[in-house]
Amino acid sequence: MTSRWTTAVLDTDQPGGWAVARSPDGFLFDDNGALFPREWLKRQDLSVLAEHGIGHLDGEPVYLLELRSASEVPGCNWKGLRAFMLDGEHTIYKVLGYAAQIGTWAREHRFCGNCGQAMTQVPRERAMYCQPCDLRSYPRISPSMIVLITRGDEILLARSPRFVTGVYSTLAGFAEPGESAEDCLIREVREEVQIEVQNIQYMGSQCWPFPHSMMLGFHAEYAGGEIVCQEDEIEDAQWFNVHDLPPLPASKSIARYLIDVYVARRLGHAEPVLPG
Ligand SMILES: NC(=O)C1=CN([C@@H]2O[C@H](COP(=O)(O)OP(=O)(O)OC[C@H]3O[C@@H](n4cnc5c(N)ncnc54)[C@H](O)[C@@H]3O)[C@@H](O)[C@H]2O)C=CC1
Ligand SMILES: [Mg+2]
Ligand SMILES: [Zn+2]
Repeated sequence: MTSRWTTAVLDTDQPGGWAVARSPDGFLFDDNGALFPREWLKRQDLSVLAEHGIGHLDGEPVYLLELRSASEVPGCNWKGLRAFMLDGEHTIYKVLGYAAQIGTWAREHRFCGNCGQAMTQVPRERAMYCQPCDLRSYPRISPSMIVLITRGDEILLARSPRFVTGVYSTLAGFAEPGESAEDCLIREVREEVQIEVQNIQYMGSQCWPFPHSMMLGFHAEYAGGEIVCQEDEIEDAQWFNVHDLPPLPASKSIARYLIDVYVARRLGHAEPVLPG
Protein backbone atom coordinates (compact mmCIF):
# COMPACT_ATOMS: atom_id res chain seq x y z
CA MET A 1 0.00 0.00 0.00
CA THR A 2 1.42 3.41 -0.89
CA SER A 3 1.28 6.13 1.73
CA ARG A 4 -1.32 8.88 1.26
CA TRP A 5 1.07 11.45 2.76
CA THR A 6 4.69 12.01 1.75
CA THR A 7 6.88 14.94 2.78
CA ALA A 8 8.67 17.11 0.24
CA VAL A 9 10.25 20.56 -0.07
CA LEU A 10 7.98 22.47 -2.47
CA ASP A 11 8.56 25.78 -4.24
CA THR A 12 6.26 28.39 -2.66
CA ASP A 13 6.30 30.42 -5.91
CA GLN A 14 4.14 27.76 -7.56
CA PRO A 15 0.37 28.44 -7.32
CA GLY A 16 -2.38 26.08 -6.17
CA GLY A 17 -2.61 23.13 -3.82
CA TRP A 18 -3.85 22.79 -0.26
CA ALA A 19 -2.69 24.80 2.73
CA VAL A 20 -2.90 24.57 6.50
CA ALA A 21 -2.64 27.62 8.76
CA ARG A 22 -0.92 27.38 12.15
CA SER A 23 -0.95 30.01 14.88
CA PRO A 24 -0.02 29.90 18.58
CA ASP A 25 -3.68 28.79 19.09
CA GLY A 26 -3.30 25.71 16.87
CA PHE A 27 -4.52 24.92 13.38
CA LEU A 28 -7.39 26.62 11.55
CA PHE A 29 -10.30 24.30 10.71
CA ASP A 30 -13.88 24.39 9.49
CA ASP A 31 -16.54 21.76 8.72
CA ASN A 32 -14.32 20.34 5.96
CA GLY A 33 -11.31 19.93 8.24
CA ALA A 34 -7.91 21.64 8.46
CA LEU A 35 -6.93 21.66 4.77
CA PHE A 36 -8.03 24.69 2.77
CA PRO A 37 -7.63 25.61 -0.92
CA ARG A 38 -4.34 27.52 -0.71
CA GLU A 39 -5.28 30.46 -2.92
CA TRP A 40 -8.45 31.05 -0.87
CA LEU A 41 -6.54 30.81 2.42
CA LYS A 42 -3.96 33.35 1.27
CA ARG A 43 -6.71 35.88 0.52
CA GLN A 44 -7.86 35.77 4.17
CA ASP A 45 -6.69 38.33 6.69
CA LEU A 46 -3.82 36.33 8.22
CA SER A 47 -0.53 37.62 9.65
CA VAL A 48 1.79 35.22 7.79
CA LEU A 49 5.27 34.84 9.24
CA ALA A 50 6.46 32.31 6.66
CA GLU A 51 5.19 29.87 4.06
CA HIS A 52 6.62 26.38 3.56
CA GLY A 53 5.82 23.72 0.97
CA ILE A 54 5.68 20.57 3.11
CA GLY A 55 4.58 17.57 1.01
CA HIS A 56 1.88 15.76 -0.96
CA LEU A 57 -1.43 14.39 0.26
CA ASP A 58 -3.04 12.00 -2.24
CA GLY A 59 -0.72 13.53 -4.86
CA GLU A 60 -1.78 17.14 -4.16
CA PRO A 61 0.81 19.66 -2.91
CA VAL A 62 0.36 20.86 0.69
CA TYR A 63 1.71 24.15 2.11
CA LEU A 64 1.98 25.56 5.61
CA LEU A 65 1.19 29.17 6.48
CA GLU A 66 2.95 29.82 9.78
CA LEU A 67 1.20 32.80 11.46
CA ARG A 68 2.28 35.35 14.05
CA SER A 69 -1.09 35.21 15.77
CA ALA A 70 -4.56 33.72 15.44
CA SER A 71 -7.07 35.92 13.64
CA GLU A 72 -10.81 35.68 12.99
CA VAL A 73 -11.67 33.76 9.82
CA PRO A 74 -15.45 33.54 9.19
CA GLY A 75 -16.81 30.03 9.73
CA CYS A 76 -13.50 28.76 11.12
CA ASN A 77 -11.95 27.98 14.49
CA TRP A 78 -8.54 27.10 15.95
CA LYS A 79 -7.64 23.75 17.50
CA GLY A 80 -4.42 22.36 19.01
CA LEU A 81 -2.48 19.43 17.53
CA ARG A 82 -3.24 17.17 20.51
CA ALA A 83 -6.97 17.40 19.80
CA PHE A 84 -6.35 16.41 16.16
CA MET A 85 -4.36 13.42 17.40
CA LEU A 86 -7.07 12.30 19.82
CA ASP A 87 -10.14 12.66 17.61
CA GLY A 88 -8.92 13.27 14.08
CA GLU A 89 -8.14 11.06 11.12
CA HIS A 90 -4.62 9.62 11.47
CA THR A 91 -3.35 10.77 8.04
CA ILE A 92 -4.47 14.36 8.70
CA TYR A 93 -2.81 14.22 12.13
CA LYS A 94 0.43 13.13 10.39
CA VAL A 95 0.22 16.10 8.00
CA LEU A 96 -0.45 18.53 10.86
CA GLY A 97 2.21 16.97 13.10
CA TYR A 98 4.79 17.45 10.38
CA ALA A 99 3.55 20.98 9.67
CA ALA A 100 3.82 21.81 13.38
CA GLN A 101 7.42 20.61 13.56
CA ILE A 102 8.43 22.55 10.44
CA GLY A 103 6.58 25.65 11.67
CA THR A 104 8.18 25.52 15.13
CA TRP A 105 11.66 24.98 13.75
CA ALA A 106 11.40 27.72 11.08
CA ARG A 107 9.95 30.17 13.64
CA GLU A 108 12.80 29.46 16.07
CA HIS A 109 15.55 29.61 13.43
CA ARG A 110 14.83 32.93 11.77
CA PHE A 111 18.14 34.28 13.05
CA CYS A 112 21.59 32.73 12.96
CA GLY A 113 22.64 31.32 16.35
CA ASN A 114 26.26 32.11 15.51
CA CYS A 115 26.12 35.76 14.32
CA GLY A 116 22.53 36.86 14.92
CA GLN A 117 21.76 37.87 11.31
CA ALA A 118 18.51 36.90 9.55
CA MET A 119 18.59 33.45 7.96
CA THR A 120 16.93 32.50 4.67
CA GLN A 121 15.10 29.35 3.53
CA VAL A 122 17.29 27.15 1.31
CA PRO A 123 15.50 26.26 -1.96
CA ARG A 124 14.83 22.50 -2.39
CA GLU A 125 16.23 21.68 1.05
CA ARG A 126 14.60 21.77 4.51
CA ALA A 127 17.16 24.14 5.98
CA MET A 128 17.60 27.74 7.10
CA TYR A 129 20.86 29.32 5.94
CA CYS A 130 23.23 32.07 7.11
CA GLN A 131 25.49 33.09 4.23
CA PRO A 132 28.23 34.97 6.17
CA CYS A 133 28.65 31.94 8.49
CA ASP A 134 27.90 29.34 5.78
CA LEU A 135 25.73 27.73 8.47
CA ARG A 136 22.69 25.54 7.85
CA SER A 137 20.11 24.81 10.54
CA TYR A 138 17.99 21.69 10.01
CA PRO A 139 14.72 20.77 11.75
CA ARG A 140 15.29 19.87 15.37
CA ILE A 141 14.49 16.34 16.52
CA SER A 142 14.97 15.37 20.18
CA PRO A 143 15.54 11.64 20.82
CA SER A 144 13.65 10.47 23.91
CA MET A 145 13.68 7.03 25.50
CA ILE A 146 10.48 5.50 26.79
CA VAL A 147 10.47 2.25 28.74
CA LEU A 148 8.09 -0.22 30.30
CA ILE A 149 9.79 -1.97 33.24
CA THR A 150 8.42 -5.45 33.85
CA ARG A 151 8.62 -8.04 36.67
CA GLY A 152 6.62 -11.13 35.69
CA ASP A 153 2.95 -10.25 35.94
CA GLU A 154 3.78 -6.78 37.26
CA ILE A 155 4.68 -3.59 35.42
CA LEU A 156 6.09 -0.36 36.81
CA LEU A 157 3.99 2.72 35.99
CA ALA A 158 4.40 6.26 37.24
CA ARG A 159 2.57 9.56 37.42
CA SER A 160 3.96 12.97 36.56
CA PRO A 161 2.21 15.94 38.20
CA ARG A 162 1.42 17.07 34.60
CA PHE A 163 -0.74 13.98 33.83
CA VAL A 164 -4.52 13.82 33.78
CA THR A 165 -5.76 12.83 37.27
CA GLY A 166 -5.42 9.09 37.94
CA VAL A 167 -3.43 8.22 34.80
CA TYR A 168 -0.21 6.20 35.16
CA SER A 169 2.31 5.71 32.34
CA THR A 170 5.74 4.41 31.39
CA LEU A 171 8.95 6.28 32.22
CA ALA A 172 10.44 8.61 29.60
CA GLY A 173 13.25 11.10 29.20
CA PHE A 174 15.43 12.98 26.73
CA ALA A 175 18.83 11.73 25.57
CA GLU A 176 21.79 13.82 26.64
CA PRO A 177 24.97 14.37 24.61
CA GLY A 178 27.40 11.49 25.01
CA GLU A 179 24.75 8.85 25.69
CA SER A 180 23.63 5.76 23.79
CA ALA A 181 19.91 4.97 23.87
CA GLU A 182 20.62 2.30 26.51
CA ASP A 183 22.74 4.68 28.64
CA CYS A 184 19.92 7.21 28.58
CA LEU A 185 17.29 4.63 29.51
CA ILE A 186 19.33 3.34 32.48
CA ARG A 187 20.04 6.91 33.70
CA GLU A 188 16.42 8.05 33.36
CA VAL A 189 15.11 5.01 35.24
CA ARG A 190 17.67 5.56 38.03
CA GLU A 191 16.83 9.27 38.24
CA GLU A 192 13.08 8.86 38.24
CA VAL A 193 12.55 5.75 40.41
CA GLN A 194 16.04 4.53 41.55
CA ILE A 195 15.47 1.09 39.99
CA GLU A 196 18.03 -1.02 38.08
CA VAL A 197 17.02 -2.77 34.83
CA GLN A 198 18.33 -5.61 32.62
CA ASN A 199 17.52 -7.28 29.27
CA ILE A 200 16.67 -4.02 27.48
CA GLN A 201 14.64 -4.77 24.34
CA TYR A 202 13.91 -2.26 21.58
CA MET A 203 10.20 -2.31 20.67
CA GLY A 204 9.75 0.45 18.08
CA SER A 205 9.67 4.21 17.62
CA GLN A 206 7.18 7.03 17.18
CA CYS A 207 7.40 10.62 16.05
CA TRP A 208 5.98 12.77 18.88
CA PRO A 209 5.60 16.33 17.57
CA PHE A 210 5.05 17.97 21.00
CA PRO A 211 7.14 19.81 20.03
CA HIS A 212 9.91 17.68 18.44
CA SER A 213 10.49 14.35 20.18
CA MET A 214 11.44 11.09 18.50
CA MET A 215 10.33 8.39 20.92
CA LEU A 216 12.40 5.20 21.05
CA GLY A 217 10.40 2.55 22.92
CA PHE A 218 11.76 -0.33 25.03
CA HIS A 219 10.81 -3.09 27.39
CA ALA A 220 13.24 -3.74 30.26
CA GLU A 221 13.20 -6.26 33.11
CA TYR A 222 13.51 -5.28 36.74
CA ALA A 223 16.97 -6.09 38.12
CA GLY A 224 16.97 -4.57 41.61
CA GLY A 225 16.21 -1.69 43.94
CA GLU A 226 13.20 -0.19 45.71
CA ILE A 227 11.06 2.52 44.13
CA VAL A 228 12.07 6.02 45.25
CA CYS A 229 10.26 8.75 43.29
CA GLN A 230 12.23 11.71 41.92
CA GLU A 231 11.09 14.91 43.59
CA ASP A 232 8.99 17.25 41.39
CA GLU A 233 9.13 14.92 38.30
CA ILE A 234 7.41 11.76 39.64
CA GLU A 235 4.37 12.15 41.88
CA ASP A 236 3.88 8.40 42.39
CA ALA A 237 5.22 5.12 40.96
CA GLN A 238 3.94 1.61 41.67
CA TRP A 239 4.05 -1.99 40.51
CA PHE A 240 0.71 -2.86 38.94
CA ASN A 241 -0.50 -6.38 38.19
CA VAL A 242 -1.47 -6.86 34.52
CA HIS A 243 -4.91 -8.00 35.73
CA ASP A 244 -5.47 -4.78 37.70
CA LEU A 245 -4.25 -1.69 35.85
CA PRO A 246 -4.93 2.01 36.57
CA PRO A 247 -6.19 4.48 33.91
CA LEU A 248 -3.62 4.40 31.08
CA PRO A 249 -2.38 6.94 28.49
CA ALA A 250 -4.16 7.62 25.15
CA SER A 251 -4.34 4.65 22.81
CA LYS A 252 -2.31 6.31 20.02
CA SER A 253 0.77 6.87 22.17
CA ILE A 254 3.79 4.57 22.18
CA ALA A 255 3.49 4.54 25.99
CA ARG A 256 0.16 2.77 25.64
CA TYR A 257 1.53 0.48 22.94
CA LEU A 258 4.40 -0.68 25.20
CA ILE A 259 1.90 -1.49 27.97
CA ASP A 260 -0.65 -3.15 25.67
CA VAL A 261 1.96 -5.40 24.01
CA TYR A 262 3.25 -6.66 27.34
CA VAL A 263 -0.21 -7.22 28.77
CA ALA A 264 -1.28 -9.05 25.58
CA ARG A 265 1.76 -11.34 25.85
CA ARG A 266 1.10 -12.16 29.51
CA LEU A 267 -2.58 -12.85 28.86
CA GLY A 268 -2.00 -14.70 25.56
CA HIS A 269 -4.00 -12.15 23.54
CA ALA A 270 -3.25 -10.82 20.02
CA GLU A 271 -0.64 -8.03 20.04
CA PRO A 272 -1.61 -4.47 19.06
CA VAL A 273 0.01 -2.53 16.20
CA LEU A 274 2.17 0.53 16.91
CA PRO A 275 0.55 3.72 15.56
CA GLY A 276 3.01 5.37 13.11
N1 LIG B 1 4.41 9.34 22.96
C1 LIG B 1 4.36 8.95 24.22
O1 LIG B 1 3.75 7.91 24.54
C2 LIG B 1 5.05 9.72 25.31
C3 LIG B 1 5.87 10.78 24.99
N2 LIG B 1 6.56 11.43 25.99
C4 LIG B 1 7.44 12.52 25.58
O2 LIG B 1 8.77 12.17 25.89
C5 LIG B 1 9.53 13.34 26.09
C6 LIG B 1 10.39 13.19 27.32
O3 LIG B 1 9.61 12.91 28.46
P1 LIG B 1 9.80 13.68 29.86
O4 LIG B 1 9.50 12.70 30.91
O5 LIG B 1 9.01 14.94 29.82
O6 LIG B 1 11.35 14.06 29.84
P2 LIG B 1 12.42 14.16 31.01
O7 LIG B 1 12.22 13.05 32.01
O8 LIG B 1 13.76 14.26 30.36
O9 LIG B 1 12.06 15.49 31.81
C7 LIG B 1 11.75 16.72 31.20
C8 LIG B 1 12.87 17.70 31.47
O10 LIG B 1 13.90 17.51 30.50
C9 LIG B 1 14.46 18.76 30.11
N3 LIG B 1 14.25 18.91 28.67
C10 LIG B 1 13.21 19.47 28.01
N4 LIG B 1 13.39 19.40 26.67
C11 LIG B 1 14.58 18.79 26.48
C12 LIG B 1 15.31 18.42 25.32
N5 LIG B 1 14.83 18.66 24.07
N6 LIG B 1 16.48 17.78 25.49
C13 LIG B 1 16.95 17.50 26.72
N7 LIG B 1 16.31 17.84 27.86
C14 LIG B 1 15.13 18.47 27.74
C15 LIG B 1 13.73 19.83 30.92
O11 LIG B 1 14.52 20.07 32.05
C16 LIG B 1 12.44 19.15 31.30
O12 LIG B 1 11.91 19.65 32.48
C17 LIG B 1 8.53 14.50 26.14
O13 LIG B 1 8.56 15.14 24.87
C18 LIG B 1 7.20 13.81 26.33
O14 LIG B 1 6.15 14.54 25.75
C19 LIG B 1 6.48 11.07 27.29
C20 LIG B 1 5.68 10.02 27.65
C21 LIG B 1 4.84 9.32 26.71
MG1 LIG C 1 10.62 11.82 32.43
ZN1 LIG D 1 25.54 33.68 10.96
